[in-house]
Amino acid sequence: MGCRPWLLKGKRHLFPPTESMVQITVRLPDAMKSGGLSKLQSAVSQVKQVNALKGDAALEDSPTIKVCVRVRPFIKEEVEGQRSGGECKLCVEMPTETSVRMWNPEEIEEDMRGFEFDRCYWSHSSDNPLYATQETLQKELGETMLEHAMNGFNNCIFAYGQTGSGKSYSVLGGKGEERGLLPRVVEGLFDHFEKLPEGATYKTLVAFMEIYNEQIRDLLAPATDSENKKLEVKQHPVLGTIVPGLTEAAVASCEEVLNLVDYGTQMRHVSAAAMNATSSRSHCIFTFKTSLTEPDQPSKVSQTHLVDLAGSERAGRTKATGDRLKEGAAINQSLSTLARVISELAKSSKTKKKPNPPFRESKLTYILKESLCGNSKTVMMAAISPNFLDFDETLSTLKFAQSVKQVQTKAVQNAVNMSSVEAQLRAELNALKSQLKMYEDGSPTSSANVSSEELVFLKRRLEEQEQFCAYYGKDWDSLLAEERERMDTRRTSLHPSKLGDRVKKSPSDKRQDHSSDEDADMEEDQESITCSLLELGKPPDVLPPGGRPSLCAPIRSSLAVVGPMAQSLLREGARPRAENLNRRLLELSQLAEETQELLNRENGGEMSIQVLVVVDPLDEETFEAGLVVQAASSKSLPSSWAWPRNESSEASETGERKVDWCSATELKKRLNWLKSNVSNSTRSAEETWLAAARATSGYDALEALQKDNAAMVAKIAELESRLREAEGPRRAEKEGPKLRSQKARDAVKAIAASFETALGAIDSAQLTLQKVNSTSV
Ligand SMILES: Nc1ncnc2c1ncn2[C@@H]1O[C@H](COP(=O)(O)OP(=O)(O)OP(=O)(O)O)[C@@H](O)[C@H]1O
Repeated sequence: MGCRPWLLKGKRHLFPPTESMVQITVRLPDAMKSGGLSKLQSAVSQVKQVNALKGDAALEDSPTIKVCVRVRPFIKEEVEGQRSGGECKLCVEMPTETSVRMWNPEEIEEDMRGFEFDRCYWSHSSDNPLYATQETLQKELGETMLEHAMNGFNNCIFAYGQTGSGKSYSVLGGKGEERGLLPRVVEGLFDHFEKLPEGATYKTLVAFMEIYNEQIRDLLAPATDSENKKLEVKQHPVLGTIVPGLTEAAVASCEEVLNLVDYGTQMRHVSAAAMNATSSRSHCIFTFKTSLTEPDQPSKVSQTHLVDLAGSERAGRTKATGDRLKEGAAINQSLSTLARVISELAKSSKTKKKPNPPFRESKLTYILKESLCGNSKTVMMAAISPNFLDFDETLSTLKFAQSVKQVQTKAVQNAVNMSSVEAQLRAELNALKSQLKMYEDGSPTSSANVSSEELVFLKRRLEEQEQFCAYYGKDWDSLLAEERERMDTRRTSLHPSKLGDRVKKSPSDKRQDHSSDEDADMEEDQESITCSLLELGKPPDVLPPGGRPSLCAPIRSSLAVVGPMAQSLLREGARPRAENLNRRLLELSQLAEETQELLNRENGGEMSIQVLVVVDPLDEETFEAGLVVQAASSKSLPSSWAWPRNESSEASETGERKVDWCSATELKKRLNWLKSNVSNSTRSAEETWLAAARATSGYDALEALQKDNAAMVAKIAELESRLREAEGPRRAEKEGPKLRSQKARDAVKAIAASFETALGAIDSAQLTLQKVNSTSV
């Protein structure tokens, strides 16, 4: 829980002033008389510390937010056409490491626009000598951030840019060499710790949160808790900006942090399926706090935020409706608050007037307040697309980045005496207690009209403060031990298939692995916990077409098909299948979401697609075969997921439960068709869905083939009868099959040509049909 108190806003009062070198004159005899040789030594050491810190501070570079720009390569979606209709034209270049130029290849007179930034990373093509890899970013940005953190400076890096521009790639990245700044910085942090001089100690806490629809979600809370926790940003008199209740995990190794990062990232994906959030729809903030104590020195403490912001594209382009529109509005609101905050700060740095930025208008800016204008060394990473179709977004990202360049921060070294922080927290607690007592006693000195809301508020503050004090009072080892226990709870609260490869067993797990029976029981227990979180619905009372007794669950309410019946799947042999199924379910739910969004784009949410899952636990072969999609024109789909009786049932006639079933493969085909056809459609969502079904099931092709065939048959019949007419009298006259008249010969040729055309048409129709049937995504 809570916030470790060493994350202070660089409070100078916690440390001697650094304005001038400190000199202490001690008259030796007096000092000796009071037995104070050690006092003298400690005073000298303090002077050294202060002077050393002053030296560090003097070395500090420019106080503005550093702005970097990174351009990514063309991506598969662009090259293959899903994102840009197959059009890829470069519209940016980086002639130097600090400049970027862009032009619009569509304009007749290409107008070159130039910008200067602190650093421009060319990651578009590796043949350029300025090519920047993930390693380049780590060396330049990551290492600098680590140096700052080790010296007690707060850091922040936030990645800004339109959806798909490469923010997450830069911050989180992929696997191996593609891993991004976050994992590399964490690795570097523990490398630094290993090199600390003897006697030095370090402590690290990490937090991971996302802001989705203006709600803060704790990504490190066990999966079961995270939805219920309502987190708020608050200003604390001692601790600065805090999010009470946010998990701050005590960690002692790089592996532990990376496990938490994996867990948090998985939580983000889980939420993606459950709440329609995808990575681009939420802001994600990873924070680590370090405290470094060398013998006889105050602790150097720091806080580092790595922020992957939600995509900044305009609503018009996304054509979002329904939930997506709401998400978009929340993103836009927080990003536009960010823009207003930046603009206000930039203005004030020019005019030197006191700024009044609207930090509190969004959770994002409130949390990042200190990073944007206070005690922090901050870097903005503007991610841009190289493609001309994104020209407008890129231009607006670069313009925004330019305004950020003017914003100043005031980073100071955080060197604190931990016991004095603890004392301050206690003092704050006591002040709150006596205030509450006064209110409750109705003391005449207290305000006579304290409202009940104020009392509730005060009690809550008191409670939080007590938690801070208790947390702070704990020794480091017990915090670490608690955290390891919590990791176990996390592991069991999330289905195994959601845990990344990196989420390895904790040392305590490894120990368990070596013992036998008892541990097997424990493993069994863990699995049943997993199962109990993933409840299944009732088996359907009517079987699916051609189906067997099955399990069936709506994917939206539960991401996995396991439950009392499916527990057997989780044992030994079937377990990989269960995991595989879960992975497929997640994919499927994303497909369903995307399809629903496309269908409803012009129809205000009239169509709802739900995924029901059918699994036959008794038959391994059909285990993965029964994924079905339910599409309904009414939002009032049955909340119980009883199998629909049949399509012409009375419910369907009343229009309340019009359902259409299709397999996962069919859904993929329909989605593909919708992607290229839906925007031209003036049909209702239901008609569009049916059109997609016809087009992708081969129905249209078959119908066309049948029509062609019928036309050919008619044509052939007509020609045959004309031939018979022309040939009849001559045959009779001359005997033999030879056709003498020109007319007859022409007629026969025409028939032969018609047959060829007919056969060609049949071949091509058959090919089309085959193609349609074999299309898979
Ligand atoms: N420097 C790069 N090198 C190679 N691939 C990249 C690079 N930057 C981005 N990509 C690829 O571009 C795609 C989009 O990147 P990414 O997901 O990071 O975008 P994003 O801005 O975070 O999008 P969103 O806002 O939707 O989360 C991904 O496939 C990613 O792997």
